[in-house]
Amino acid sequence: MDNVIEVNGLAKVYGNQTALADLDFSVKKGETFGFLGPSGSGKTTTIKILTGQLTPTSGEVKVLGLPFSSLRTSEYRKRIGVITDNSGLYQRLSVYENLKLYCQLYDVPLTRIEEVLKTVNLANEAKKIVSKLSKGMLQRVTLARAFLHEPDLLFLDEPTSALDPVNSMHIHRGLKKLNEKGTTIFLTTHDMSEAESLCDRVAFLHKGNIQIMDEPKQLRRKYSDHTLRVELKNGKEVVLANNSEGAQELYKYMSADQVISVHSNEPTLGDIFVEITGRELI
Ligand SMILES: Nc1ncnc2c1ncn2[C@@H]1O[C@H](COP(=O)(O)OP(=O)(O)OP(=O)(O)O)[C@@H](O)[C@H]1O
Repeated sequence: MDNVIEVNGLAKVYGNQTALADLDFSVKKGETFGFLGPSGSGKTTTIKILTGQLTPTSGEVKVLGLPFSSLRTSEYRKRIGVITDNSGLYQRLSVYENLKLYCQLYDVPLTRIEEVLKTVNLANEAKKIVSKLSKGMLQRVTLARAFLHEPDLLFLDEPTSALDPVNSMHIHRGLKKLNEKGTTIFLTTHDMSEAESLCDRVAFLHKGNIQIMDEPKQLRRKYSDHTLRVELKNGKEVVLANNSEGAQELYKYMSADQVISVHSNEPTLGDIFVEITGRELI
């Protein structure tokens, strides 16, 4: 499969502060790739480099087959979508007027506006002036704008950080739909459940380096302690080895009709991150 993003030996130093030390990774076409790390680990710096907003100190990047020197062209900008804190919306215009301007810029039919507003749960807010929107609504308009032109590659920096669970769900559904239609997604987050539900692969960034990179399912298996948690009817919980000995014990509990539920004791992505880096994801 083609790589949409290729990064080799990428470093970024601000003065005497090393934000990125030596990054190597690639993102495949059609993937949703999660770039995870605590505050200050270099997530935004990476997105800014990959979108041509910031020049790397050293290393090579190639995005959609283009070298860094071509990432400031309008040809590249038209093929990507970028969502960061900085909304770039016209404050005095309505939601609809903002999206209309964007449609005209990107040659998108106006009929698409209604469709994307539904996706982000803003169908009834089209006439609202942007300066009057709440932070969460603003975030959803920014997302709607990025959905409009169905870019080849979408960069999202903490896409649901200001959203309540219902609106996060709308955004997740929208992102999944967009991804099914062929958009590759590069997502930064420190919300591990978001990463688990959306990402095909995740990379853990810590101190400017990638510590580990894999599919969430593989990571959970790899870091599992291979035990099962069994909830019993007497209110107790027992932990059994996930092997033939554990199976015999489980059989005893089940034969005595003692078992309420059995769960595999897999760690969450957050647990794994803490284990690898010794640091909480905040
Ligand atoms: N313009 C800048 N000048 C100096 N240092 C900077 C600059 N921008 C970022 N840094 C530093 O680089 C490091 C990485 O910052 P970056 O914003 O990429 O992290 P992040 O993972 O996106 O954090 P957050 O989750 O808080 O947004 C931090 O130590 C930060 O202080």
